[in-house]
Amino acid sequence: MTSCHNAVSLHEARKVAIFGGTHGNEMSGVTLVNLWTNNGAEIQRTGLTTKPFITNPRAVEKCTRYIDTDLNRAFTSENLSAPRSEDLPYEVRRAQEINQMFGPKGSPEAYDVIFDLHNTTSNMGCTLILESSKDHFILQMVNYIKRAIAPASCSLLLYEHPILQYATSRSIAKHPIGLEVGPQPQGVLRSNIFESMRVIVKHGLDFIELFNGGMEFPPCTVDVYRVSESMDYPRDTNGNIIAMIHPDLQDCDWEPLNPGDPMFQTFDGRTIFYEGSTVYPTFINEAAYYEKQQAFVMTKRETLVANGVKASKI
Ligand SMILES: CC(=O)N[C@@H](CC(=O)O)C(=O)O
Ligand SMILES: [Zn+2]
Repeated sequence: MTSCHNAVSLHEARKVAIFGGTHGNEMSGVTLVNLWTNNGAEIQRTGLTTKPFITNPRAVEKCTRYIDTDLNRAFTSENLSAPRSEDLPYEVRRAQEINQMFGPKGSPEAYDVIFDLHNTTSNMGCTLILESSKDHFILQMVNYIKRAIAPASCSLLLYEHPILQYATSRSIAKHPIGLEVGPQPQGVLRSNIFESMRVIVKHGLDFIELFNGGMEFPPCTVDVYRVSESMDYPRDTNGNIIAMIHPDLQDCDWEPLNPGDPMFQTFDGRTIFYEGSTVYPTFINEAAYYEKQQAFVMTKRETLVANGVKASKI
């Protein structure tokens, strides 16, 4: 990486993958990847190869999130370096295979960009998930996408946290990016959600094409929601859930939750109020997170500065 005028020179992004079915019951990504596998014209761009790929075919076949363990938590260095064995959980073996094909994670041979397509049951709208506040290529890409889809909007979720961050499928790429679009029930396709996801991927690919073609992207700022904490459901002493998301909070992803605001409603009708400083909850009442003891994720707003970028020709 060398600095020149206003823009940092970065390597061209020639190897691109689009992952669907990392969770087998999130139907927009599964359907788009299958569509693009049959006919890739829509995702072809000059100067790059884009590979659509179903990451968890057994989970897709069963229309379930996973078979043995969550694939989107499986790309840890421990798992990826474990001796190959039939005794390992299916998703750990699959993570090793995917790492061979699109990584190895952290190596120069790794894919440049991986778009990982997800759906949520939460009312998050279009969300782009970033893994690093220092990935200026991705910051520029999300800035480009936001401008391209206006007046439609899309939120930026920065999942950069020492404890809460997890080892995603896309994390094997040099520049990982998650797309999370909702609300859509598990196992269901909704045309509006499908179309928004499709449009975002297309703009993401356009950005890479322009970047590789030599366009310089000037410095900019991007407003993100940074993950700060996870909130569990209220439970009894046996660990059973005793309350639901309060109706005033349900579907209010990205809206401020202030001290004293209603947060949960117990089965006997009591309201539990939020205490603490203002946060912006998201993934509110996500179906897949009951098993993770997570009622919603708390975020804080932050403005990031993105360096100008351009492709280096060497
Ligand atoms: C609902 C869902 O699956 N969300 C994704 C978010 C991500 O891709 O980071 C996950 O928990 O893996
Ligand atoms: Zn998912």
